[in-house]
Amino acid sequence: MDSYKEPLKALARPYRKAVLKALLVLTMLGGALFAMLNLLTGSYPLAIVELAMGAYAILVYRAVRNTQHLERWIIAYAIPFFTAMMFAMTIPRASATVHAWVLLIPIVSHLLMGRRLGLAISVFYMSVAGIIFLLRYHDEPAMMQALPVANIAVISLCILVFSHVYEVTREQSQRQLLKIAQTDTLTGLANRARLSDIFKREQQRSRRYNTPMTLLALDLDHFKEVNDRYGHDTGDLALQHVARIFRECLRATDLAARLGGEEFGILLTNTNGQQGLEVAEKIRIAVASTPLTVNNDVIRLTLSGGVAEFGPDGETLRQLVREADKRLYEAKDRGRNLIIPAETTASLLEPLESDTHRA
Ligand SMILES: Nc1nc2c(ncn2[C@@H]2O[C@H](COP(=O)(O)OP(=O)(O)OP(=O)(O)O)[C@@H](O)[C@H]2O)c(=O)[nH]1
Repeated sequence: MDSYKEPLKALARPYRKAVLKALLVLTMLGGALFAMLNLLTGSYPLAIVELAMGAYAILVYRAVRNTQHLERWIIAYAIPFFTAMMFAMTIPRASATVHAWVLLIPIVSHLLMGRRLGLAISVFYMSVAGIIFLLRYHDEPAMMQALPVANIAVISLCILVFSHVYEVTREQSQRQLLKIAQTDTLTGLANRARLSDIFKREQQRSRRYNTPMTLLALDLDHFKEVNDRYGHDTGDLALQHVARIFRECLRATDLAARLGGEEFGILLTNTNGQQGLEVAEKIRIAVASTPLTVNNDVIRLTLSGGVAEFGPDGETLRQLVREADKRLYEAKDRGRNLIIPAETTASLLEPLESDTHRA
């Protein structure tokens, strides 16, 4: 589970909103100015389009202040904005300098829509602008001289490439920073922040498709003794050792996180309480049967855990962690090296077994 798509989107939102707001204010001011100039020169269709874009900018400005759908509003504004630009270029009375606005397209598109959509929208509208330019000026030798045309084309291409490279590297460095911020440095597992992000996404999926999901809370037993007896560095190695075991026991769609100290949370998607118990048991047995060897010392580790099931045990991460923790503490009370299942599973198991699972 290494997708950072949603958190990256969330991180980009404030600056995209700021860029959109700046563009909207400039459209209001520019729209009023150009509409006045075009009214004075008798370019009524263009003046009407500019006034309409100005009015639409006011409406969008009000809408985006508290919107949950910024990306939709960006598209809803950018497409008419660029289309109005193309329309201005087709008007015979419009000055040739109106084509200079094309240079704005790659910058605005990339800042507002990111590298993929930004590039696609830029290439589309810049190509349309190029075709309009050729159709309009192909029989005007003064406009068709090789050098000025090459100048315009190369400048446009440079701005497109710079905007794209900037956006690609910005996204890469943001992804890297996000990864650092959401990874536990000692074990390389996810941290609480990452678990919380992934949980939000999976919570929606589980609700929409009615699929099960399970959270395991696992905690090493008597870990203080490991630290006291072998030293803190060896304690660290032990944490890395169990993190490796988690990775070996889990599927790519599961997420193991270090919640702090020697406690871990594991999110199992598409997994019900019964299956969650089986995974927890697999981990418990693997940890108990794979001792860590450090400088000829063979260190035997065990862990205890609790299982909580999305739905019966709650629908938020906080509720699931609380329920799984309760069962984890029960496992500690009952002697450790033990997993306490979710209640739904426990009631199913009762007729079969008199006690919870222990090797
Ligand atoms: N080496 C190392 N130790 C840590 C780290 N974080 C927490 N600990 C230690 O983990 C130990 C946790 O001790 P306790 O909370 O008493 O738990 P325990 O000894 O495992 O006992 P039970 O959980 O009841 O089985 C403490 O000694 C902490 O110092 C870490 O990052 N590295």
